[in-house]
Order: sequence, then structure tokens, then C-alpha cells
Amino acid sequence: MEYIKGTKEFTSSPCVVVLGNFDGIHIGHRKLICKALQLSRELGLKSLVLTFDPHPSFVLANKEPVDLIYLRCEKERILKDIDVFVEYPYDLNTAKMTPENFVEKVIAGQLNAKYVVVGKDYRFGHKRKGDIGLLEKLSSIYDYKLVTIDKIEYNGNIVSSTWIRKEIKEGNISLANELLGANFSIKGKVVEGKKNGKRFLYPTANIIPHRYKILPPNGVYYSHIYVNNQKYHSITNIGINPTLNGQQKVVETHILDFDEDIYGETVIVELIEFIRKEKKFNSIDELKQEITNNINYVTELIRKHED
Ligand SMILES: Cc1cc2nc3c(=O)[nH]c(=O)nc-3n(C[C@H](O)[C@H](O)[C@H](O)COP(=O)(O)O)c2cc1C
Ligand SMILES: Nc1ncnc2c1ncn2[C@@H]1O[C@H](COP(=O)(O)OP(=O)(O)O)[C@@H](O)[C@H]1O
Repeated sequence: MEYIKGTKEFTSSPCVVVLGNFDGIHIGHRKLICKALQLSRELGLKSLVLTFDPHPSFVLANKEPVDLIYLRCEKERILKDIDVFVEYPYDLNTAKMTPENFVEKVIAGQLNAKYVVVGKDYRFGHKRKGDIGLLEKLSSIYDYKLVTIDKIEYNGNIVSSTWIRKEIKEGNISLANELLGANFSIKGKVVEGKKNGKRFLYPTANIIPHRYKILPPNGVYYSHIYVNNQKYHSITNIGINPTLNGQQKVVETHILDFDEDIYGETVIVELIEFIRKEKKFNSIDELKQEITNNINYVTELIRKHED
């Protein structure tokens, strides 16, 4: 995948363009992406995803981009089949562009779009005045075809990033994963902790989560971890380790049947199922007993799944 960021000075060969903010790439977004991939294969065109960086709300409302389901580095993994991923700089000049101007200059001009794939409610340009009606109207002038995709529903409700954020915050990881069409994941570098794991408890690979990343409530989750592209079953605690008077929020993963030094490695932790809330125990022994119970539960879960 070619990745274009931080510049407006680029052009593309004829392509199928997918437009969207793709805050949390969910089953609705995946449908757009699949359609674009299918068209690009059939027609021998490049597939290109265009989003904005920073998020428009950061520039327009001066809001910090908090509670991100995917950080940029995490999106690349999901968009791996796409040929080109563009993060178009969203500054005050971009915000001022009329929708007509954006289509002429960027979509038809720079991107050389032959197909434009968007959700039915896609809005763009100054004050979000552009919509699919305008994209359709301009398609004959700029010689592209418009493909619109209906909003996807799950149990009668329209799937949205806002809904998924709510489920993640409430700890409903299994449902969030259904809506994402993938397991919610946290990517980061394994850092050194206080070494209490190996000494008194179980070793855990520690990641300090990015301050913009959304996280579920502090607690213990059945997880998968990818180390050097190899997948392992694991159990993850998200929290501050109150029993050992910790202060900082850490994502800590104990990998089952594993005994390697992975400090400094970039890993991906996927959360699969909520097990329990994080608690302050009266002693390290009590904490260890509970962690052992949790590991046994996960081992049993994996065994049942493999039967
Ligand atoms: C499955 C699991 C569950 C845990 N649950 C708790 C908990 O409920 N409360 C707590 O204070 N710490 C909990 N911990 C965190 C341990 O306290 C932590 O792993 C230990 O402090 C080691 O820290 P270190 O990596 O800095 O050495 C849990 C760890 C694991 C692996
Ligand atoms: N099964 C395992 N799960 C997680 N980490 C492991 C495992 N076996 C070995 N390790 C290594 O041990 C480190 C964690 O040991 P720990 O005592 O918890 O130290 P720290 O406090 O630095 O996290 C990990 O970062 C990793 O390099």
C-alpha cells in the first residue's frame, strides 16, 4: 500500500476512490472498501481511500481527536488491500473549499477518479454542503461514475462509529467486535514495567496506550496478541494495578505458553471477551489466585472453542 500524507502535491493514475472519515472502520465502511476493491480488480484501476488529517472536527471545532477507535498506524493494517491510502491535509484552506471546487481539483483532478464510492449520507466541502446529489450531477462533467452504498444495520440499528464507541466504553467488547467486523485492537511497543509480574505474579507485556485511543473500562479481557505477525492466545488487564499502588494506565498482556523477551517489539492486542473488572486485592497472593483462576477460565474457553 502506498501511503500519502502531509502533502497536497500529489497525483494518482486513474482509480476507484472511496471517500469517508473512517473514524472506526466498521462493517459499513468495510462494505464500501470491498466494493471499491471489486471494481478496481474488474476494471484494472487502482483502489484509493481518501480521508483527512487531522480529523475535520479538530480544525473546525478545535476539539482534540480523543476516543479514536483506530489510530492512524492501526488503520493501515485494515486497509492493507487498498493500493493507495491518502490522508489529505485538512487545514483552513481545505475547509474553505466549495464542494464543486473539491470535486474539480481533488477528486477529478489530482485523484483522477473513474469511480467514486461513498455512503448515501456522505457530506463534504465547505459547511458540508456537498452530498451524493452533487456528486451525481458533477459525474458527467468530470467523467466518473458514482456508486452509493446503503447504511448497514445491525439488529435494526444503523451501524456507526458513535454506537461502537459507546459499546467499547461500556465494556461490550463482543458486540463492538461484531459491529467493527474485526476484533477491537490496541497497537503499541512493549515497554518495561516494574518487573513485579515475573517476580510475584505472571509476566505481562506492557503497552502504554496512546492518549487519543479509546479504551474499554479497566478490567480483564480474553485477548489475542500478535508478536512478529504470529498470533497467540492471551489474557489482558487494562488498568492501573491498584493492588500494587500503580498510577499509570497500562495495557498488560500475559501470553499463554510463551517465554520470550519481547521488550521493544511492536505488538497488536485484540480484545475478544470481557472477563471481570480490575480490583484492588488485599494481598499479592489473593491477586495471584484470581489471575490463576482467570487464566484457567481462558484456557477452558480456548479448549471448548477448539473442540
Ligand atoms: C490477567 C490479569 C489480571 C490482573 N488483574 C488485576 C487486578 O484486578 N488488580 C490489580 O491491581 N492488578 C491486576 N493485574 C495486574 C498485575 O498487578 C500486574 O501484572 C503486576 O503489577 C505486574 O506489573 P509489572 O508489569 O509492572 O511488573 C492483573 C494482571 C493480569 C495479567
Ligand atoms: N508469557 C509471557 N507473557 C508476557 N510477557 C512475557 C512472557 N514470557 C516472557 N515475557 C517477557 O517478560 C516481560 C514481562 O515481565 P514482567 O516481570 O511483567 O516485567 P515488566 O514489569 O517489565 O512488564 C515481557 O515484556 C516479555 O518481554
